[in-house]
Amino acid sequence: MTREEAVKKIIFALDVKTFDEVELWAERLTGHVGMFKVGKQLFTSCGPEAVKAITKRAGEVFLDLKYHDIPNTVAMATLEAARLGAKLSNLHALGGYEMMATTMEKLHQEFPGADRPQVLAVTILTSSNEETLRGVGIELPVPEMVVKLAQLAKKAGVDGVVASPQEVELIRNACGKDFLIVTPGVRPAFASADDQKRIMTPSDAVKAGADYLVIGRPIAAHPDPVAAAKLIVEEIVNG
Ligand SMILES: O=C(O)c1cc(=O)[nH]c(=O)n1[C@@H]1O[C@H](COP(=O)(O)O)[C@@H](O)[C@H]1O
Repeated sequence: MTREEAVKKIIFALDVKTFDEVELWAERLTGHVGMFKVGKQLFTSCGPEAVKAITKRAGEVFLDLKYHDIPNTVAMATLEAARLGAKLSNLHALGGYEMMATTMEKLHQEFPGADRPQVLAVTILTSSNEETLRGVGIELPVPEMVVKLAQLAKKAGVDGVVASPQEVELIRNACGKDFLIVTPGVRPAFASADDQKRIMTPSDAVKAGADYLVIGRPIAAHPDPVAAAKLIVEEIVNG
C-alpha cells in the first residue's frame, strides 16, 4: 500500500469544542489524514458551521451523530447531513430495519447519482464488551451481535458499518467486499486504550480489511500529533 492510500484510510476524530481548534487541527493534519470526523461534542458546541468550516478547506467530513429515532426522524436528519455536505453519516443499527431502509430510500430519492453521500450503521460500540451487552439485556456474544446487525444493515441498503477491527473479518465474510467497514477502537503501540475495549493496531485493522480507521486521541493527545499521524501511516504502509 502506498503512503497516499494509507493517509486516505485515516479519519481523524475532531473531538474538540471550538472553531479555533477546528482550524488548528485542519491546518496541522491536512495531508496527514484523509477525512475529519465531526461528532456530538463539536456539533453540539459549534453546529453545522463546523462541517462547513472543514468542507470550505476542501476537507471531507464524516458527520458522526449516530441517529437512533423513529424512521421518519432519522431519514430526515440523514438528508440534512447529506445536504450539509457530509460525505459519511451514521445511524444506530439497533434502531432496526425500518429505520435504516426508510433512510436509504429517502437518500436515494434525493441523491440518485452514484457519488451520493454514504451512510454507515453503528453495530456495537467499541467501548462495549459482553458485560455491557448483558447489562442492557443482549445475551448474544459481541461478534455474533455485530454480524447480525451488519447483515440487517446490508439488507436495509445501508452502505456499510462502524465496528471494532476485531470483527472486520467476520463482517467481510458475511456482507461481502463492497460493504464499507469503518473501525474506531484503533490503538497503535504507543497509545493508551482509554475507554476503548475492543481494540487493534492500525496495521492489523487494515490487514483485516478495514476500509477506514477512525483515530482520535492517539493523534490528538500525542506530544507531536503530526509525528503520531506519520507513524500510523508508516505502520500501515509497512504492515
Ligand atoms: O461512530 C464512531 O465513530 C464510533 C463508534 C464506536 O463504536 N466507537 C467509537 O469510538 N466511535 C468514535 O470514534 C472516535 C474514537 O476516538 P479515539 O478513541 O480518541 O480514537 C470517537 O470520536 C468515538 O465517538
